[in-house]
Amino acid sequence: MKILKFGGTSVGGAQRIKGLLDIVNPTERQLVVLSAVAGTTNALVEIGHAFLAGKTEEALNLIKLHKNKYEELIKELFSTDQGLEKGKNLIDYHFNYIASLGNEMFTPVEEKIILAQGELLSTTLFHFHLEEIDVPSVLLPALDFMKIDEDNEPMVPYIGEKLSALLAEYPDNSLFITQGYICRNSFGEIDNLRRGGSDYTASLIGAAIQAEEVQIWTDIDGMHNNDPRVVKGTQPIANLSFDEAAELAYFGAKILHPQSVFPAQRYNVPVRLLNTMDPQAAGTLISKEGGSKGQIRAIAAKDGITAIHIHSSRMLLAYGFLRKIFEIFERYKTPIDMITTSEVAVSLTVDDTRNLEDIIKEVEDFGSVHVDYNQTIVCVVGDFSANTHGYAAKVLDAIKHLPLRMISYGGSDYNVSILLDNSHKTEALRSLHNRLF
Ligand SMILES: Nc1ncnc2c1ncn2[C@@H]1O[C@H](COP(=O)(O)OP(=O)(O)O)[C@@H](O)[C@H]1O
Ligand SMILES: N[C@@H](CC(=O)OP(=O)(O)O)C(=O)O
Repeated sequence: MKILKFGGTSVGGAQRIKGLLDIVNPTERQLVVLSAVAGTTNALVEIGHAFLAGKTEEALNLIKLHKNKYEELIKELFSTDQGLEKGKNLIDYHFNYIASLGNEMFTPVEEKIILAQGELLSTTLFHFHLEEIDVPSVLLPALDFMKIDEDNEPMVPYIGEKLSALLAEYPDNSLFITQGYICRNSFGEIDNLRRGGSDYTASLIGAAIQAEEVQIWTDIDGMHNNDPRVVKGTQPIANLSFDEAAELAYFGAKILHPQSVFPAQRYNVPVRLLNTMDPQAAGTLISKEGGSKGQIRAIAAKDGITAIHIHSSRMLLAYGFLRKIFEIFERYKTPIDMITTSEVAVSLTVDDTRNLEDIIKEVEDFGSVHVDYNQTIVCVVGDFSANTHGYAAKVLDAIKHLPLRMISYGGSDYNVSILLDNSHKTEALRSLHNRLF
């Protein structure tokens, strides 16, 4: 079975939803994972924030505004009165439900229920469209099989068991549809896999049922060798290894959710990045064999980074110092991205700042602490193994005119990471591109 994931832009309007059938083959056993219609999740985030802040009037206005967009969409999507009626009832149901959640009992639990409505809407609209044109399909509720544990880690074997049992109920069907992004947590509540999480859903499903291939259909012809939103003349990369793709996704290549490579890699399921607007384009194939020796492959950047510098003479010739520091971050469930050390100081970076104040208070027991906000990690991915030489020098030479905050080399064979102030990001990406490609 193949897993085909379509992102928000690929279901961004009635014509796009109808156009999915140019790519999806209803006679081949396929599971289609859909994101919410482009712009919907952002709108739901805004509605949730307004409710949380007690701004009910503002939330209800946003709901009305967004419902209007869906009313326009269904007029174009359905051609029969019956289809239109079903579409109308569907959007009435979801938007009334969203509005009904906004009362004084509104908590982050209700907020997550609101966030889930986008994918529930897009998948049901596609299913109704297929029904209208007599193409058989089965809508599988992701909330019946996608589950995360108390550490927010996906429960892959559970997902595999549940989903396989559901699929087995329909031996004669070939086309299945489910929601990306949404899941249940360990309390059984509706939750999600964080923003952009539909890619992660597709890869988790691919891993859980040992799919033949996972296809991520988006609005660009594969992983480019630099961020096309910042740098002109970027090129798609035909093949990547799982490790290379994971570094790029983690360090900011927005085309892929940061965690989405790991399950596919673990269960060795190839992932293809393809373009809905140009289905014939080769795209990028991410696989075990996809790496390339002796080359620099791509550049990516991750914004919103905070650097914490800890200076302590207690570190000098001491053992166990780093463990004590790491334990603080572990207690606050805050992952560390980059780390550099000297004999008396350690610098590390985080992107999750929810517990930063508490973390800093505890770290201050070990030495003096300095924090730099609004930093960016620029990551160059390629063959940086010990038997290549000159690449790291080339990277540093390209950005020698910029002030660098941290450099990380040697942690993996595939990556050199540089931390700099966000104001230098564009120049760093362009300059590296000119020098390296
Ligand atoms: N290295 C890169 N290669 C390709 N696309 C990238 C890269 N870095 C950022 N992007 C951006 O990612 C976008 C696709 O991701 P996303 O918007 O999440 O798609 P979708 O809505 O289909 O999930 C592209 O339009 C492109 O601008
Ligand atoms: N709709 C969710 C999940 C998602 O993956 O969207 P997209 O595939 O459009 O990036 C979001 O906006 O975060």
